[in-house]
Amino acid sequence: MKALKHVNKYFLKYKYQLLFGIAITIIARIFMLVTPRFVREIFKVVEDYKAGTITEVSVVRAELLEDILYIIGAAIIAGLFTFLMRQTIINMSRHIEFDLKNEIYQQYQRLSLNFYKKNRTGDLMNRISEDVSRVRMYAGPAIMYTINTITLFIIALLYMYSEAPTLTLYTILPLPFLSFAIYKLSKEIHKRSTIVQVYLSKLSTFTQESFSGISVIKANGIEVQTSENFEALSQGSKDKQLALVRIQALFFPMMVLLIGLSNLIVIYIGGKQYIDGEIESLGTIAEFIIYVNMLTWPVATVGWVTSIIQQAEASQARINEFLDLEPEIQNHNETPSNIHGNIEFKKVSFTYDDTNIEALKDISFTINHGETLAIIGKTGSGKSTILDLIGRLYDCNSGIISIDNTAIKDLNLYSLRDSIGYVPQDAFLFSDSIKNNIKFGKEDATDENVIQAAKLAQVHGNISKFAKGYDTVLGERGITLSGGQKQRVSIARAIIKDPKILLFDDCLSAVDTETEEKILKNLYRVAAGKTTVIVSHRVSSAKNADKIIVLDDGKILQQGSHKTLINTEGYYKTLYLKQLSEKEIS
Ligand SMILES: Nc1ncnc2c1ncn2[C@@H]1O[C@H](COP(=O)(O)OP(=O)(O)OP(=O)(O)O)[C@@H](O)[C@H]1O
Repeated sequence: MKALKHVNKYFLKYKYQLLFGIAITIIARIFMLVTPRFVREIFKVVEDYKAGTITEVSVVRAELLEDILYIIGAAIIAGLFTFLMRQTIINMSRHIEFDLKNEIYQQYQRLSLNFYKKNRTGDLMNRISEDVSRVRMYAGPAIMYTINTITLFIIALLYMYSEAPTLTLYTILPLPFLSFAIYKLSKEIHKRSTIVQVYLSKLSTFTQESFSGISVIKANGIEVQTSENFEALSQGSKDKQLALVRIQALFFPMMVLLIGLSNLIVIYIGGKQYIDGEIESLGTIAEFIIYVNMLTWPVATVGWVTSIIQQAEASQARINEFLDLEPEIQNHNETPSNIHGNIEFKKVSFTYDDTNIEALKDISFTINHGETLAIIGKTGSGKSTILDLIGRLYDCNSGIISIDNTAIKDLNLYSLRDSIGYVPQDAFLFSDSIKNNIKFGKEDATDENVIQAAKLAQVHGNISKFAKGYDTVLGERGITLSGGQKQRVSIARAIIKDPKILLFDDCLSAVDTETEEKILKNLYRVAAGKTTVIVSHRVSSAKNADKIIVLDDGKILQQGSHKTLINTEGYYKTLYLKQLSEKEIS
């Protein structure tokens, strides 16, 4: 129960609902448990009439009617309060589920990029959905059934003991066995249903992948093989489902068996005691039989509740594992920072801790406010890493990165990120309208701003051709943009933010050189007064920059302007000549 302590703060938050729930549970059980007493009274009246203690039929009738009315009244009140009990406690558990999900989501948002690399998306989703659902089962049904069982048991035992102490002991004898058996069964059911879940998620992953990759499957003519693989997985899933059904089918017969056993004991022992005169009326046996039936289900739930609590404990432990994490990238400055955009790297080195790859080695350069820096280099040379470090997606291991002469670690993290317009290598667009995708970085942008940004990114022409224009929905249910269109929408998203620093990570790779030239021309116009870093494989994207650095294996190989670099023997000149000849050929 150590991990589940985390949920206590929510019980405290909803304490009034919880206390009210407990109170009405007790009231509901008191009313439910008085009904067997009236049944006994009914038996007694009939016995008295037969024995001649009561002679008038009308008296019998009146007594019977009174008892029946009491039974109906008590049942109605018990039903009403049981309804209220569920409403209160299950409602509370839904609120707790909502709060816990939000708490986890907010924590996910706080955590740094490294966290997402170390954990699989499926795992993150499971903890916020499956695990939270299990914890809800503890905060709702488990709590409700526990209160229910405890009150029911105490009140019933008091009623029963005051009536026939020995019979009471015999009656409750099989109940612990019932509880233990249900506990074992629930554990097995849970084990098997977890396996079923694993198979179901395997099946859905397989199906989803084969639909997403349908063009690859068709192009390679492997439909039959894919179907066979699906069938094999499906067969496995069916077998596991059947194993689950087999064990689930045992649940109710076992309950019926144990209830029957308890009833037999009551009838046998009660009957003997009645014959021996230890019990005054047959009504007591009837009363006890009803108690047994009323107690069996709550006692059975003890086993079930134990297994729910165990599962919730394991789930909450998994959730706490993430909740207890501190983001690697911390904001050390609460006051907003005013950023102009003079960037300096001083002997910066950086190693990715998961792969141990030293992506940057002793990098030094400066970019003044309003200047453009182009970074050129082979794939894997560390270009994107430089951009990630400017945006503090990672902190460098050694050296200093400063903006406006302040180490970026000492700047307000949110001001820093707010002053950056970043276009990633793989443009990611949400399943939303094109307009909202562009406005993503600036919620209050007007339609004119959106169109202006799209024009600068050379994508307005494409968007206007869509029937719904800027309201065209992207993603699975909407249209799919080409790679180049996606990149340009992503550029528009960065431009609309009007940031102090613009970072373009090889974001023109999927557009033809003619469009690239137009976009670059616009970018230089937009970038006036802003600090811009352009990462590219093409000399055409870099040639107009104020400074160019050539990276190789995390180190700066060459540095200078286009003019200097094409007149110096080295990587840049070779690349320039190569790309020049390619252009001439095309
Ligand atoms: N998230 C990461 N985790 C671990 N290693 C990484 C990560 N990202 C990049 N690397 C490694 O760091 C090195 C530099 O990568 P980086 O992405 O900065 O290169 P790049 O020059 O931008 O490459 P490309 O031109 O292909 O985009 C590579 O060896 C790469 O494998």
